Amino acid sequence: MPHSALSAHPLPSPPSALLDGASLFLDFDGTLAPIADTPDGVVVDKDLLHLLGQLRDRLDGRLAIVSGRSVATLRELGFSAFLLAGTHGLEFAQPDAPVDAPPRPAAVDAAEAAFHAFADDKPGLLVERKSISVGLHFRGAPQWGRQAGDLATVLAERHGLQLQPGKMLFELRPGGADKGSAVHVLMSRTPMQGGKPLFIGDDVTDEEGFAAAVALGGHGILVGTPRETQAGFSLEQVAAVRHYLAQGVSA
Ligand SMILES: O=P(O)(O)OC[C@H]1O[C@H](O[C@H]2O[C@H](CO)[C@@H](O)[C@H](O)[C@H]2O)[C@H](O)[C@@H](O)[C@@H]1O
Repeated sequence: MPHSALSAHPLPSPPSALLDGASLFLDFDGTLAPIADTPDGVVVDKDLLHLLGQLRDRLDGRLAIVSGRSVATLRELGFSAFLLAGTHGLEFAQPDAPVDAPPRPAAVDAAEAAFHAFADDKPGLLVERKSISVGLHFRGAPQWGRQAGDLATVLAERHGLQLQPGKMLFELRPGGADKGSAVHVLMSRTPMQGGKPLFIGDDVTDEEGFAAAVALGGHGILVGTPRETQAGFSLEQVAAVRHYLAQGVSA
């Protein structure tokens, strides 16, 4: 069975047996929902929530959403009843419980102001204000991508923030955590403790999650086209993820 080798080659499909006894970590954008033109363009349908609820119950609660989105946004999207790790591992929340998160640093507000100064006269660019971070999206104006990256790099250095690249996106956030540390934290607590970690994600920010799952004896599943990855398995797209997860419910 493939393990932790860094691979850029096509990977095998994951056997449904990986879901048996798993502690399941699920990325959101690009994994559970297809990428949309804007952050607000993503809708979570009832079928997805139903599927995840069934799977969580079957796994005795061992299912967590681990996203770059804030916990507040994940809840607005409909995930209030789930264990959540938001902002790339900086925030945690048990279902319907208060959020455990660091305060929003003034440096993020300064970076946000600089993003606006750059973006506001450039149609298609979008500044996403998040609970403790800020994103500059260039999906609607890819011609500005390089300059957006240069600006984000300068601001990260100037304000002591972590630059988090994403899909047509540069985010600035406090450092000190990532999706890998989130996996380690959650695996040391109920309800995730005791299962075999399985991390499913599509983005570069999910690589730390794959690596942590593998380090703890589990597996990673990359969603999308092959790239250099810590994952040992892949699924083609969101629909394939849902089909795979449904096998875990009906098994
Ligand atoms: O860790 P994730 O759950 O994958 O979240 C990563 C970022 O996802 C969102 O941005 C991405 O999805 C948008 C909607 O499909 C898309 O328009 C954008 O181009 C993508 O980068 C979200 O807006 C960010 O806050 C998340 O950090």
